[in-house]
Amino acid sequence: MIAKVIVDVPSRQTDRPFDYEVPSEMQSWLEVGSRVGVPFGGRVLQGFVIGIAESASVDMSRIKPIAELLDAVPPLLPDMIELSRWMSEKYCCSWTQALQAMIPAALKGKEEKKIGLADPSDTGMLPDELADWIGKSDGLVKLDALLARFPEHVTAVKQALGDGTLVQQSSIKDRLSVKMVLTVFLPESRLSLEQALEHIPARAAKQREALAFMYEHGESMPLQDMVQASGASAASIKALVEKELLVLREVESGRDPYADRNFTRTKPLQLMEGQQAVFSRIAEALEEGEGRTMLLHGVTGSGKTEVYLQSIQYCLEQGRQAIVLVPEISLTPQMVERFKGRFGEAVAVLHSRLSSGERFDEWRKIRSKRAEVAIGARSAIFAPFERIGLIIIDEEHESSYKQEESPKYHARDVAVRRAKQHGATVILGSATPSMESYAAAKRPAQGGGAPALLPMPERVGGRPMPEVEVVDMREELRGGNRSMFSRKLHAKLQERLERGEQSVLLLNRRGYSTFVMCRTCGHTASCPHCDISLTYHQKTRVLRCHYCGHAEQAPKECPACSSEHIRYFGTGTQRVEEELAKLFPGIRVIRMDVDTTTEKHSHEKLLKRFGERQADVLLGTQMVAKGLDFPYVTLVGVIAADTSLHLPDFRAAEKTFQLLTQVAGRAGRHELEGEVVIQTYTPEHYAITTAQQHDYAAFIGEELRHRSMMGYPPYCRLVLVTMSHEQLPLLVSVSSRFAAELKELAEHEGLLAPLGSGLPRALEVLGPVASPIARMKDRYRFQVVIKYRGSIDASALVRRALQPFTEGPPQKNVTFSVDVDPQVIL
Ligand SMILES: Nc1ncnc2c1ncn2[C@@H]1O[C@H](COP(=O)(O)OP(=O)(O)OP(=O)(O)O)[C@@H](O)[C@H]1O
Ligand SMILES: [Zn+2]
Ligand SMILES: [Zn+2]
Repeated sequence: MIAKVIVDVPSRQTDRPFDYEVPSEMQSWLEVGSRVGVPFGGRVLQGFVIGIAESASVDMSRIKPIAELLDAVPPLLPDMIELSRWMSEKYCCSWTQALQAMIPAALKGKEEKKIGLADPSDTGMLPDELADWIGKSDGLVKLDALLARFPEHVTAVKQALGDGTLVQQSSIKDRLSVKMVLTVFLPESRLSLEQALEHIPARAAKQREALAFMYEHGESMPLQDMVQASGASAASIKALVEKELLVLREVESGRDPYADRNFTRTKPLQLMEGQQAVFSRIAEALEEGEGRTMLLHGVTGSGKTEVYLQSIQYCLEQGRQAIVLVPEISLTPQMVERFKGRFGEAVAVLHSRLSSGERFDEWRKIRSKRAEVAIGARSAIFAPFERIGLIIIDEEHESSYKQEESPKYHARDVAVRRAKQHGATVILGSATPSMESYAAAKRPAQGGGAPALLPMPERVGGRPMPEVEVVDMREELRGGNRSMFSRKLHAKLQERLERGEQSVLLLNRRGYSTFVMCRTCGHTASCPHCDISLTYHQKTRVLRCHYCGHAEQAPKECPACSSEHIRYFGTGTQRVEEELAKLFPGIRVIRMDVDTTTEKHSHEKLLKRFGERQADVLLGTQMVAKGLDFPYVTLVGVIAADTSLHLPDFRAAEKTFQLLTQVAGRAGRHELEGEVVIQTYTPEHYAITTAQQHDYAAFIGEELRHRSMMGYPPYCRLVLVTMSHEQLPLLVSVSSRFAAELKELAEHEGLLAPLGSGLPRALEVLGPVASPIARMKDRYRFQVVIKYRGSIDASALVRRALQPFTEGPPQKNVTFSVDVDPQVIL
């Protein structure tokens, strides 16, 4: 039996399966999806079995056996192997990278060298105590551990390694192992308690008690718990185990991060009319099981979550499993509570604020079929379920669904693909759908492939959308108000304080500067290794580079002109907090931004405090805009709506509209009515006027016009290839050759044509030009952008164009990075 193995080497030349022999003792265990350790270039590396064959494709005599099988249950399923193949092609990444993205970090094994006796019966000249110790450690020990324990035997060890008595072996060690707990069981074929007691002498009262306790408390219990609860001694339990009246075994323990929390169970709510209509269509799709994608466009507060919950219920009743993706940031306790409250233990939660051990345990709950619903951020799309019926992507417009490092996948596209494999239904939900999803949903269905549009235009219970006022900050300035609060926002905040209601204040941080500038000469502090300004961290008074981590003390005088008029622009939220304290003495503010949410669970704690009304104002960045549902919030204020409008990003207007709509949606979700104040310097911009009117359709119409004029998605698709190298001349020549190669290939296939040419298929190659961030970590950066329309496999084209640069003689280490459907082209 031969296994085809993708070995964990990140180089393009080795990105193909290699054949290995499967030793007979592994044959009944090894499956497609198994993780193995294999000899490769003199080392043992981790690999994944992607296929099994009867015979090899190369000369049998050159084939080596698999060194070890790393898990009893394969971490991946065959459909995921296929999915990883698709990912590597679509996103132009290596197959290994795609596979690695699918398993929890805890399973990313590292090579570990150990030594042991070549022949256990021959200890050669080794001192006995040393040989004994090796024997006790399962025959294999780490060299440094051995030397630490027997420093006096260094020479003997060296000699034994030299004459072959001791040999070195490699194996793969997981970053983290399963936690094992000694557990007491009742034996499988068991006597009745009376019969069992007959085997215990009357004077052994402790043993009798312990046994009776176990019979009373069921099948099994961790040893430690049992000792504590029954008062039995370890000795009496041991005696019972020796009599085979009890069994002691190590079992995996789950570190349930939610173990100490009680979730109140909830029942399905009576659906509102709008919810019911949408739910029926989802149920229909679930019945069909044809892998359809649907776009649920429901305004903020329309009750999307309840529709998700009941759809999941329906899916579980069909005997299938469900995956729910939410943006990391909105994976709050509130959100988790809603799912745990409905489905209890069947829910596994995967997010990055869990320790990697906790994540691993949640993942194993899924793999071992103890969980049927997985809720998590982006990577939860790889939850190892066998029969997926439903995939829900909440806030589908969020850019965090795109992974920014390789593999640069978009969870939405992976979801659609995975759903096809399983015949599962995909629901994309949002109050502000992305342009891509909306355009796709409106397109006439082609073979059922395009998503259907499910609208929920009204709030639950017919509650009104909050009234939105736009304040022109230029007018404020003209009126002599230099504060960052307009008179209107000031007055409304005051009102809330008097009435004991709560407010949410958003500072749009995108485009908000945290840098250092000299007011005399205009010098700004920038990174010596990257073409980018350094960011100022007020707490530590340090200037730091986001890209390479370079850090320096903030200067007291200008390094360029020695002036002392240096100005620090701290994080915007700190300044707003200070101003609030000045304007409203005694105001209780909770600030939520990158600085206050670094610690584990800090995000949740802050929200909990706000929910308990321990503060008047929740002030923060993007983090406060999403998913929150607090009944006493009656005012939402946006400090400066347009900081994000003028970024060199073709999605700037879309992102601004989404943010304003989302944050406005936090107000007046319950009995109390809500109001919103948006402060801006460009009140006439359509992203702001349409957000004010809660008019998604109007925004989309205007934005689509702009995109079509400028030739941006959804009118075309993009691939961004960034190249980098220390030497500029070399980079210029390699990037030009790459662009030429691309054009030639496209020309050859008759695809090269201007997008505006009206042809059904057209592709343009733009560049090479210097990237907007022209240097990073001392490497120059150039980019090529491919724009195309129509059914073109642009990824395949890029892969082919890359070949001469990655397979021939190495191009002096020019690094290529491919981003398919990039979120930004910076
Ligand atoms: N059928 C129903 N009957 C009564 N209350 C409901 C019903 N459906 C939802 N709700 C309540 O309405 C409120 C808003 O619902 P939900 O949070 O699901 O909205 P949403 O569409 O997800 O909004 P957002 O996009 O702003 O997060 C919640 O407090 C929820 O409990
Ligand atoms: Zn200066
Ligand atoms: Zn830098």
